[in-house]
Amino acid sequence: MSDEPLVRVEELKKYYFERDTLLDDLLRRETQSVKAVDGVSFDVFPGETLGLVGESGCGKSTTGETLLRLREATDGQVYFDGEPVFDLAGDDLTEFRRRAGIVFQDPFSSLDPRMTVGEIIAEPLRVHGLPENPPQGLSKGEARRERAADLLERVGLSAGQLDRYPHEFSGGQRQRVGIARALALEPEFVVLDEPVSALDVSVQAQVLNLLDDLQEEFGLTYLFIAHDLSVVRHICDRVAVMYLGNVAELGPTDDIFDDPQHPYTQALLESVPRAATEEHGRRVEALRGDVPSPRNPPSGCRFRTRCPKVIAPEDVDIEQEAYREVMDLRDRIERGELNLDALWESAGDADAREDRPAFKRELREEVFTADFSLSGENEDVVESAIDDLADGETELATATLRDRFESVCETRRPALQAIDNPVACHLYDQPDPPETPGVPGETAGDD
Ligand SMILES: Nc1ncnc2c1ncn2[C@@H]1O[C@H](COP(=O)(O)OP(=O)(O)OP(=O)(O)O)[C@@H](O)[C@H]1O
Repeated sequence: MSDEPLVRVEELKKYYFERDTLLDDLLRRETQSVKAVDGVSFDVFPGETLGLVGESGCGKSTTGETLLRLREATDGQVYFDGEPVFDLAGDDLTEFRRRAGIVFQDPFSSLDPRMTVGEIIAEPLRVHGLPENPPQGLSKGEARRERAADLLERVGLSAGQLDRYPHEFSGGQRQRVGIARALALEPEFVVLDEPVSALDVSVQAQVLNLLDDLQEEFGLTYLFIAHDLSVVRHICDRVAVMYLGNVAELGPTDDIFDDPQHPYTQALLESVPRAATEEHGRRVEALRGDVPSPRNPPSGCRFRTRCPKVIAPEDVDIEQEAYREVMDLRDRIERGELNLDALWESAGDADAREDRPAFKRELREEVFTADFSLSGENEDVVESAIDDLADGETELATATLRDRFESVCETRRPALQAIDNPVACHLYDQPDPPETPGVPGETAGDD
């Protein structure tokens, strides 16, 4: 592998700002952006395949499309062969578009049904006015048709199918057409956005083998986007694991699979059916809850609301399960999801609100599991916060809980270290965040 990356992604951000609706205007409601990609950095080296994996909605496609300049970035930069992609214009931009291509996930919607596959494959050549000098005796159009025929054969179809339409092909064949189109301009770098996810399992391996062969033959560099870890294992040299717009961990494929460091990677791998016979078909639900909304992502570490290893303050001795429940209680109060009126009602004292023991019993039953138990100072603080809630003092309750239980995982966003196998997690050494100018004690890593 060369020392210099072909593609360098630096702190890439892409926020989607949805157009405010009339109702938002009337109510003067502020609309929030969707933080689809929120500070992503990685390198792709010449000839390698870097996998980009994560659950649906974590920002993989947006990363791929933004780094190719198919979408406008909100912030950050991408360097292609050393050149800043977002600053390119004119011929330089055209040249970048020739050298960097994409294969989309869905071979059904990504091919224009009104064009023959020959026209589809030749289209990028036509747009770029290529070939500049067609071979003797051929018009540009004829030369493009010849090139399309070559490419069709190269991806395992036959030149005789040039004048057929996409609907005449199977899913796997259409994806081969999509690949031929992406190769028409002889790119060096191709983003493969879930190229086999829409295909039957029996066809997936054939298309993956084709991509592998083409990579070797043409010296291609791939960014391979997938939500399915088992696909990634065989085709990728390195893997970047994404969670809610951030990269959680990045490293050689074998290390990621054999010795995952980030609690999210560990959980993701636990959810994959095991190949070992005794565990075959087992799918462990290692990931609790849903991915939070990228409109309002959790502060600090994006994974903290589902993480089984949240870090308690050093002087607080507490079991992980109990700690999680205390954090969840505070989250619920802060999000306004704890209905105190309903609790008084179930306590049978909706009006006078004097039967505090009944209210507190109802609250504990509502928010804690049967196994929940604390002692000493931890119990005293939780009890005091519950007293605050009985008084209707929600802000005081959260302040009481925060004062004792606040975790580094929620106050500071972890960053990837500048090492070969970096992990963005406070369980591991963190790079020193740069000081924010003018704000003593505040750091750029704070949320
Ligand atoms: N055009 C858009 N406008 C607003 N939000 C969008 C738009 N495109 C994507 N999003 C949102 O951005 C987030 C990231 O989406 P993205 O498609 O990049 O994720 P992904 O990891 O590729 O998921 P999938 O595998 O489902 O495609 C999601 O919450 C998605 O709903």
